[in-house]
Amino acid sequence: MSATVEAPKAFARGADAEKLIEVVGVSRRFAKRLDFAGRIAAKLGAPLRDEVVHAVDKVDLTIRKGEVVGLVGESGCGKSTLGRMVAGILPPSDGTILWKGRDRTGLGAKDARAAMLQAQMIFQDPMSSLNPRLKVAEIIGEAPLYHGLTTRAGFSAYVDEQMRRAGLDPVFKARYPHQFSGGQRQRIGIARALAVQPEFLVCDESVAALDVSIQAQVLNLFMRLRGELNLTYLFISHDLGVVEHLSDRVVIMYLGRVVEEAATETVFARANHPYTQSLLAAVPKIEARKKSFATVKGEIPSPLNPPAGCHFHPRCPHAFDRCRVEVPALKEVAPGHRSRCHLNDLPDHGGMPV
Ligand SMILES: Nc1ncnc2c1ncn2[C@@H]1O[C@H](COP(=O)(O)OP(=O)(O)OP(=O)(O)O)[C@@H](O)[C@H]1O
Repeated sequence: MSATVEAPKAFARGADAEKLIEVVGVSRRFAKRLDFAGRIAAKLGAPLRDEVVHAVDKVDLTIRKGEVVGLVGESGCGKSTLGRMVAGILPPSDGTILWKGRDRTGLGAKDARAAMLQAQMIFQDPMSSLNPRLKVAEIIGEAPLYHGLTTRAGFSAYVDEQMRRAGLDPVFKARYPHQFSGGQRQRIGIARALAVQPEFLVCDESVAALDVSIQAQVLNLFMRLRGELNLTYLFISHDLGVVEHLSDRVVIMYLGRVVEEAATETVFARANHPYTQSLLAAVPKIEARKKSFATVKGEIPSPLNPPAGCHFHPRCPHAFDRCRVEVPALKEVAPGHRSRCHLNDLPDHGGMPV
């Protein structure tokens, strides 16, 4: 990322901070999406094969209050699916997601609504998530009005405050989304999310569609809001430069599983997992770390039929027999640094394959 992105505020409380989200053994499976030919065949009465996409597979993850966690991995590895489950908009197939120690599925209606508002998601394409028929004031103000966070009398001032906070001039609140630029539309999405007073934002490739200079402005906004509102973020991105700059901790996913997790500086200086090493080795300079995943050798296997054992073994330069049959556990290789690799069990390995 360019130098125009300000240094983020450090995550001061670290491991002592309150656990906001605990993801425990969470999996999500989908029935396979039918392609065009498949849909025609189904319409003509062809029997459907029972194919299952293993989008997220037994993930454990804790996010603490005030933290920025970067979630990284190649396309299709399950980042968005995990993000949607953590935000509470997609139920897991198995496992539990605790919000401040409580399972959201077991909450009464009032508590469930509060928990739903406290976690908001900001998507890549603001145009597709903003209703084109509503004015910006309605887009931003409807949910807080409905949930009693503002009143009819206070509506206009409440909307103005959200717009200002997101860097928008309230003078434009009677306009429609198509009358704004891409960056401004993303700010409308941010204002809408903030208007329900969340504690936690899941940003799913939230700056990927913007020009680089606009990206920097929106990233700076996220970091300013973090300080002002004590927000916690799960930041999903293909851009390793952005992730390195913004995150306190980085989680790497491969084919539905978390393969490595550590403080950001540890991941970038001492990556343990061969997959993380491949992601980083291909792009040694931070400026060059943009959209670089295509450089990891080999094809990503299909999540319809993931390889046995370690999912990464067909592409791993260090794979040995055990990797082909046994799923490695996600183990602590240093304090706060977890990795899912059989190499760590080898004597004298030291966690860094050569
Ligand atoms: N609603 C759905 N129905 C069927 N399959 C799905 C659905 N949502 C996601 N998938 C599949 O689950 C897998 C994980 O998808 P997901 O979007 O979570 O990955 P991702 O890492 O976010 O990818 P990208 O970076 O391309 O957005 C993919 O194979 C995807 O096709």
